[in-house]
Amino acid sequence: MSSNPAPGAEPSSVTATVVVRSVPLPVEGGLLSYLPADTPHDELVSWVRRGDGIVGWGSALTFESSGPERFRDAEAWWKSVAARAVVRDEVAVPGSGLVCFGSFPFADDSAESARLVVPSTIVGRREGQSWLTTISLDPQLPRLETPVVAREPEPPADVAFADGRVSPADYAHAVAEAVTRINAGDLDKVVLARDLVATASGPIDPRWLLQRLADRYENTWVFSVAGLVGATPELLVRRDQGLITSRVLAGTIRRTGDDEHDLALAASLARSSKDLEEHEYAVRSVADALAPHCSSMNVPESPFVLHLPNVMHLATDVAAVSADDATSLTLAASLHPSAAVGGTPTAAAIELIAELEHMDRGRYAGPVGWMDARGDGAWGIALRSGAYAPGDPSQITLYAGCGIVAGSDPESEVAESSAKLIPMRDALASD
Ligand SMILES: C=C(O[C@@H]1C=C(C(=O)O)C=C[C@H]1O)C(=O)O
Repeated sequence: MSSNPAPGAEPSSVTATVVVRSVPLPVEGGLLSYLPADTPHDELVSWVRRGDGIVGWGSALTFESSGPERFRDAEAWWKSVAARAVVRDEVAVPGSGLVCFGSFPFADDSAESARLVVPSTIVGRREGQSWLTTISLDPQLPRLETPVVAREPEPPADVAFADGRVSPADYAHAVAEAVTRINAGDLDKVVLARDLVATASGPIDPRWLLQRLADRYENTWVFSVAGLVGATPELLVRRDQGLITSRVLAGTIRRTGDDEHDLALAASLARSSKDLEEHEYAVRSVADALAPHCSSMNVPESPFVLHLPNVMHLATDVAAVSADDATSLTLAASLHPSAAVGGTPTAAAIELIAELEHMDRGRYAGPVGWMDARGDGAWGIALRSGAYAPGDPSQITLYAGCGIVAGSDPESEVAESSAKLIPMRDALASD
């Protein structure tokens, strides 16, 4: 276990007092258009869906933790920051006031750290109400500098794609081996992933990626935290004033671009016993993990089909009433890794991922999102995403994975993983 202030962070940051001020702000245009140009790529944060959400920049405080206790350490740090904060919040909605953004590695033994960031400026919007939050370590209430719409981002130049640590052929082999293990009765489901490296001839502006993802994938949460950027359709958990919700996805079919054919495919997905079985594992893992924290829970009996431009998923929205003071991060930690990104049973799946995947997933497939001082917040699963190479804004590694069950076919899973790479591949394009 380790738990350190981020390199470059004030050593005193664990005990620092932050001064926070939120005021109403008329926001014109999209939240993402306020992200300033020329800010280091890993200092822009975002959690945006259909125009609502929060974006931020600068860093008032940061925190890193790693190992099996990464969630607990992050939570303890955040509670100590929140307990000392001086907050003047004239807006008082979820997302105003003191907020941190976070992103956590998938695996307990990842070489990467969990990252919590408290930006120095946040612009937010929720159901027609918009605001500005300023956060500083200065004991004076921060001066309010009205943010302005920034210069438009330039597209990335000359992007080339290369196999990552797991090539499509390696991936097909790993899937075949996983099916053998499942048929031998070792486990029911395992999610295997592969990677693809995108390199441009100059820095890739995350604002370009975020804007394109938001324009095209309205059914997703468009995120950016410490150099991890993506548009996830899967909400691990949201806690919002006592209400807990989760959107579980598992079971996927590629879209063809022909609407009529896609509708027929959607109907076949909703009847596919392989996909329904895979989905059921994922829903059960979420419902079981949330149950101890909830007084009542609604789990629909059958999934709906979520339409995205590249794929369609079987989806279930779980809703529950919170019965204790577990924060959204505690809930996210208890749900991670759900069967949507790990497998069933969890321990056997995690072991098989380590054996067959041969890569550190980093923060791909880990929780990503935000939390306020009361513990309300939203955490997605970092899918349909890419991670900037440390210290190199011209390179991003993209990831995609698929749930493997007894009926899985290696070539179809390679194709499905390619379809899941499309949002980030397209976001990196210049046209
Ligand atoms: C693992 C990913 O997606 C997950 C796997 C799915 C599946 O196998 O059907 C569907 C949605 C996600 O829960 C990914 O996009 O990388």
